Amino acid sequence: MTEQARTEAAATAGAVYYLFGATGDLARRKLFPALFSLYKEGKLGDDFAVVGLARRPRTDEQFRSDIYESIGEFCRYKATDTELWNRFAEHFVYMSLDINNVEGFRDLNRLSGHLDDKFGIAGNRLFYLALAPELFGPVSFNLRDGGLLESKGWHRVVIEKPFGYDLPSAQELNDQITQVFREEDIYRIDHYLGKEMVQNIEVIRFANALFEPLWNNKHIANVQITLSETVGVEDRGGYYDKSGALRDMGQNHMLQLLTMIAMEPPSRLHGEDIRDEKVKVLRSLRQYETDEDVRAHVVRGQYGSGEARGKALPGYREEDKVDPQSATETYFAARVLVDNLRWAGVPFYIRTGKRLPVKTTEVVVEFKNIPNNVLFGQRHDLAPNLLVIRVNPMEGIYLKINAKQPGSDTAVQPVAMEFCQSCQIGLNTPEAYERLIYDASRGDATYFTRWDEVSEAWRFVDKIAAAWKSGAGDLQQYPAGSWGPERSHELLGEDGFHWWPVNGQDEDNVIWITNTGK
Ligand SMILES: NC(=O)C1=CN([C@@H]2O[C@H](COP(=O)(O)OP(=O)(O)OC[C@H]3O[C@@H](n4cnc5c(N)ncnc54)[C@H](OP(=O)(O)O)[C@@H]3O)[C@@H](O)[C@H]2O)C=CC1
Ligand SMILES: O=C1O[C@H](COP(=O)(O)O)[C@@H](O)[C@H](O)[C@H]1O
Repeated sequence: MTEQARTEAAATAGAVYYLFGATGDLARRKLFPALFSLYKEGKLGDDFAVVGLARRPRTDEQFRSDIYESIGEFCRYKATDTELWNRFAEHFVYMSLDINNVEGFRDLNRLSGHLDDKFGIAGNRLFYLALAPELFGPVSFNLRDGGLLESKGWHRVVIEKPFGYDLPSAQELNDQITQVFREEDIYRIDHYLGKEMVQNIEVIRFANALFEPLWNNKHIANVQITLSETVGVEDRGGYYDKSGALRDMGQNHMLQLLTMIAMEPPSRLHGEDIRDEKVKVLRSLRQYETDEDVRAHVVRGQYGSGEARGKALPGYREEDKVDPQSATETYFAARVLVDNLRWAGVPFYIRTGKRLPVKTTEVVVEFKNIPNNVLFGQRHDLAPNLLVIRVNPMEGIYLKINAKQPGSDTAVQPVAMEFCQSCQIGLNTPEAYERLIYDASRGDATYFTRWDEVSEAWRFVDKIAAAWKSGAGDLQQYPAGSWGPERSHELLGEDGFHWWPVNGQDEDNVIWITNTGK
């Protein structure tokens, strides 16, 4: 273990981690691999235990074997070092438990005491709820009634999304959870906030004299946020058909990204100060109150059959567990307006969809052209400057500027200066879940969403959902493998803009100065 890791492990006071939903998909694909990576990097120390909890029977050995397989399939590190794996695995035990049965929680409490003694844990408890939302309330009550909150030490709960279906259901959920846990002990996950480049937005904005003074409506023409996915609904049709893109991605990841771009500088880089600034952005969002507003500013679509990379793809209504008449949107785009002094007049265009041509998360900040440019006038080869933040799958930023075309007297040449972070350090950056579990274990809630943020986001989204329900805004079909409904292009066209190509594609005339070797 390195000296730095040792110091970090000390800050992470050891705890018992209770993994509710331990036989589920999220645990297998994200949580076990995250715990292994943290352990391998020395960030968990050795004073911890993990109890896997679900109804299905499993022996400790079977549970550890599930974890081993999950690491083999999904972890950025492999468990090839047998000695390391054995040391890691001995921290894991499994207990079959039905969340609705308080007796099981009393047994769990007794087991916890043994684990404290065995691993030298001082009564700290981290409850991770990888469960369907309707179980969040019952599990909280039974944790309390089963005595699990009586140990000395801290008690934190990490809650998966979705946090409700709309504001009233989220409020009800929150009322239940806060009967048991204090707000400062509730860690609501939005895994986009754990992504390396999302956390980098603060640094790019506030640590660069080049950007900080320009970050306002005097210099920025518009901001574009794209979260595109190539996958369809896969095996989550049952959940997704009730949710749709607006609730699944819009209420949380997209609005959170927007707040990171739009917030005022916090007075300190402390969690509460940052969250205070983020919630002010959400409060400043122009609310789309009427059907006309929604029609004018929001687009919804659903994929029909299509083709990608030579493969025929089914339409959404043909997917497993999806209603063949479904009116659920798999795509949405919106013009979002932030009504404050900094952003008045600057549209934020956001779009997300399933079965789009590429998987990417990208933020494009388009700067205004220099007004009344006496030297260059209104030349069509003067492209606006762009700052592009690439969140995933590649991580990095690039800045597009204009320069003289080499060898020409008059021609102007766009040049993209790129820092590809993932090329520099390899694709082995920590996964979002690693960071977030680590932060929760250290008591740092900066990159988790506070209740006021969640409720404000629902307030904005609910109005759009209500208008759609009453029939406002056509549900436009788009072929799988395309960039979504035509109307999403018109949305920007109405303001004199267009979506910039993602991943720097289709820009043959640009000179790239990059560490990718492009
Ligand atoms: N999977 C993903 O990629 C993502 C998931 N999420 C969220 O994470 C949560 C979990 O998702 P996911 O893992 O996919 O869901 P799964 O359906 O795969 O797993 C659900 C888990 O809950 C357990 N469970 C269900 N009922 C009970 C009960 N009464 N008592 C005890 N355990 C119970 C199941 O175990 P058993 O049947 O053995 O009891 C299983 O382990 C959800 O809120 C989801 O929205 C969020 C983002 C991404
Ligand atoms: O929360 C969710 O996010 C995933 C996309 O996450 P990413 O990290 O792979 O970009 C999305 O597929 C899923 O529908 C949604 O629930």
